[in-house]
Amino acid sequence: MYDDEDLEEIRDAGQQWDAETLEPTLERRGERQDRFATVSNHEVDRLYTPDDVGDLDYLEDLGFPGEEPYTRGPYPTMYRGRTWTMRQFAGFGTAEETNERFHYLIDEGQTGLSVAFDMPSLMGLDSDDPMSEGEIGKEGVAVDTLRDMEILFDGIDLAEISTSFTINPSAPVIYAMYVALADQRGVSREQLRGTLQNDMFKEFIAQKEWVIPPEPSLDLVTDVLEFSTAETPKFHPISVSGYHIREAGSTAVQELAFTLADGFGYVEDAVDRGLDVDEFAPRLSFFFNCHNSFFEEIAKFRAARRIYARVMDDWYDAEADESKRLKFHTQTAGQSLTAQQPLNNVARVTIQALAGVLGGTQSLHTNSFDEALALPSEKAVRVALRTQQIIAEESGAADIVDPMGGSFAVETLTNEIEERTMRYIEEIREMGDGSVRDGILNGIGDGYFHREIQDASYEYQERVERGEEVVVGVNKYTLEEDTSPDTLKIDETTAERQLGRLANVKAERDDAAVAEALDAVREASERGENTIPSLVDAVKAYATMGEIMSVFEERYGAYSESLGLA
Ligand SMILES: C[C@H](C(=O)O)C(=O)SCCNC(=O)CCNC(=O)[C@H](O)C(C)(C)COP(=O)(O)OP(=O)(O)OC[C@H]1O[C@@H](n2cnc3c(N)ncnc32)[C@H](O)[C@@H]1OP(=O)(O)O
Repeated sequence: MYDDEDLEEIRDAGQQWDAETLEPTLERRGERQDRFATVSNHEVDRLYTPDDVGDLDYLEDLGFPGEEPYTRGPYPTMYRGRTWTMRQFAGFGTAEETNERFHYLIDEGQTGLSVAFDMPSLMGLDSDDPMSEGEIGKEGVAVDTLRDMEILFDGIDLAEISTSFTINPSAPVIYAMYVALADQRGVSREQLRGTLQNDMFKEFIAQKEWVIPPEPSLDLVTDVLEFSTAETPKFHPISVSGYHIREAGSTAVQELAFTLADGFGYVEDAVDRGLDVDEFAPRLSFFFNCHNSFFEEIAKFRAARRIYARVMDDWYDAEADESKRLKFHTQTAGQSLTAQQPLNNVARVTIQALAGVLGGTQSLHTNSFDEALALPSEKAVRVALRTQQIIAEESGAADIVDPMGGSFAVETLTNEIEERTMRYIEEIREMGDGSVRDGILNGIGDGYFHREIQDASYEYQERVERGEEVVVGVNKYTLEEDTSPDTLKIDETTAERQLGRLANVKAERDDAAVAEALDAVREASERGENTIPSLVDAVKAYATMGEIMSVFEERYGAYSESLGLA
């Protein structure tokens, strides 16, 4: 961005500043620390100047927003056109309670919905499964059959609001229920807007929720992708997620590298199935964490868009602009919340959310201050939503597109993150002999991802214990007094009510139709056909989540992790 002569002049002036201004200051008063680093332990310099970004080519590396390589944002007007979607992740108890919370959030100004499911639903189990005992409706809403979805979305216009479903091994069943619900309500499938997490690579890498082994799990992911591209073109069939990789203790670069690699793995799998990259890629979506290191996080989001545009173009021959335009959801870092002095979390969340916005997120969840203690109370979730509204409507952060663009520091960090991320992605590709998908499958099999993340996490914990990472209220500025807020209590009758509803559905439905529908799922799977049409029929017959998932488990067996130790 500067010519050689300008850079030479700046470099000379910099050396002079070093000798005449900086050195005497350092002699009089040193700095607070010998070394300054981000929360990912990436060392940062004291000062960045044009010399650090001397190689940056404005048009090639940054460009204009809404144009390749999208470093400055996916849309030309960004939040001046439309602010990001405010999408609080919510779910607890039965469908009634969660539906009530959804209406509350919409009334308070939330602009998208996001469903949190309970552990049995996430694992494809019914509430009446013995393994579900004690877990029904505890960490999210319980969904056993289409009946629960009917109640969950009562009074909500499916054509109007977009909904995100955070669910993975059993994602195809929930997706089938959503499609069935739209059919039932006469909402055209083309109008359905939303996102299914459906990211099994990330499960095997970090979150560790699975039912069947990686390869058939991947087949189901791609079944949803294929069906959704044809039938629900406004829906995002996969939310390729780095959030949980980061929560498991990865660095920012690992989060970005493993997530983007996962995305490329899905692209390769779909292309292998014969799908056209420009048909399905526009609806791929991403999901990142936003941690405490403000500038590193902004740089991470900008680097994500640039890498994605370049790789989709170079490796996968994507041609449509939308296939190269990375869009993402952000959630503030749950792992950074503290149970001690929980109101301090409001400040952390504000900083993280602001970084997400300055990084150009499309959708945002701000954590509630009480989330280190319990599911969010109504009061805490309102503060979290108000935090987004204050950023959007009071701070001015939404009024300038990519306001951090051109910052010497942020551009340097963006370059560094891009370079280090690409090194990882290339390594994964080599692990698969040129295939990112195979590299991921091999890496899952031999525990590569687990080791990489564990090492980073261990190192971080050591830094916290040595006091090199300050956690306010935990290893500095601690208090003896009890600062616990009132937290949400889950109604003790939840399990009973959910079990009652499931028993009623089972008593009322046509058992022969259910058996026939489950056979059709089995046959579609055995014939290697896309399983989603049969899943939609099965959920319409009120087959349960557990009954459907058992078909796949019987066919493929349950997976257990070896971490390469076998
Ligand atoms: C931790 C927790 C757990 O596991 O426990 C979790 O995982 S929670 C995980 C929770 N996950 C999530 O909540 C995932 C959320 N994901 C999403 O919402 C999506 O996948 C997303 C990231 C692509 C965002 O989609 P969105 O619909 O909210 O937002 P979009 O940016 O696509 O905007 C909606 C429409 O407005 C248009 N639009 C937006 N802004 C502009 C603008 N400035 N100019 C022109 N058009 C614009 C878009 O093109 C789009 O239209 P059109 O659609 O027509 O193109």
